[in-house]
Amino acid sequence: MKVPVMEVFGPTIQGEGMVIGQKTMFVRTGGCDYSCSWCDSSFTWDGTLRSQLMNVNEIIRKLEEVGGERFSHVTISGGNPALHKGIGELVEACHQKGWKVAIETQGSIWQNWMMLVDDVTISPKPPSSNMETDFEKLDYYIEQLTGHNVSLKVVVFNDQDFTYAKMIHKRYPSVPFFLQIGNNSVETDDNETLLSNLLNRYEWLIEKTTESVSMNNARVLPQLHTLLWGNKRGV
Ligand SMILES: C[S@@+](CC[C@H](N)C(=O)[O-])C[C@H]1O[C@@H](n2cnc3c(N)ncnc32)[C@H](O)[C@@H]1O
Ligand SMILES: Nc1nc2[nH]cc(C(=O)O)c2c(=O)[nH]1
Ligand code: SF4
Ligand SMILES: [Mg+2]
Repeated sequence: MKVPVMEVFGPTIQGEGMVIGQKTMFVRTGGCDYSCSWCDSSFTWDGTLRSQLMNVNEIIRKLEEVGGERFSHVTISGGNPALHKGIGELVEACHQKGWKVAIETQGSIWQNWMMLVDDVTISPKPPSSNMETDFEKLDYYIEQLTGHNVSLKVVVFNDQDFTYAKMIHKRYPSVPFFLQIGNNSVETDDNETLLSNLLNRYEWLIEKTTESVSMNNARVLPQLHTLLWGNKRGV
């Protein structure tokens, strides 16, 4: 089964969430059922770039061509990789190679292959994205993945987003919970200004978290790759 692939890159480090710092390859799929106002990967769904339809063998070959033998972990992101049935075969093929697999999704579309994934990051979207969370779908996701290595990661831009994040954490108290600072300048190539803005926002989010009793068990992270390399693609 073919999958639309936008880019294959790495090895780099996972810059976000539950396995931050992990050396990994990335496979970025095309297409998303959302259109978040601040999406840092909007080229996956806004029609500006084309994806390439690839079968699993072609994706595995591409991973080996780009990453050589310098990796044992693959992160599948997008767009929403959960749009694609064929990812199941890809996860199995990675496992046959001895590689671990992580997935990044917003939790809006369920696929049974999700159960095979080693690290599942679900990132429901706060009000600033202009997207609406379907809690029936999200409840189902969390229920299915109970006992698996799953985490929740909410991107926060403002106070309203923080309130949303509290609500998510409260609804699923047993799921490891990450707060991530939002990057509101996804177009800029002025890395110095971006870095100082992001660090200020990180400090703001840390303060919000330390002041909040309901966030006693949360972890607060920046996008490490954005601090290091700004809005550069393929890192
Ligand atoms: C590009 S998305 C792709 C996977 C999936 N569609 C999702 O949203 O979870 C990967 C991660 O980047 C986060 N992200 C997207 N734009 C961002 C921004 N401007 N600032 C911070 N995080 C962002 C998303 O919330 C998600 O956790
Ligand atoms: N280094 C690095 N870490 C990431 N974590 C999540 C990413 C994504 O775009 O899904 C991403 C990415 O694009 N690069
Ligand atoms: S769900 Fe993810 S890929 Fe889709 S628009 Fe939102 S941040 Fe971008
Ligand atoms: Mg990204």
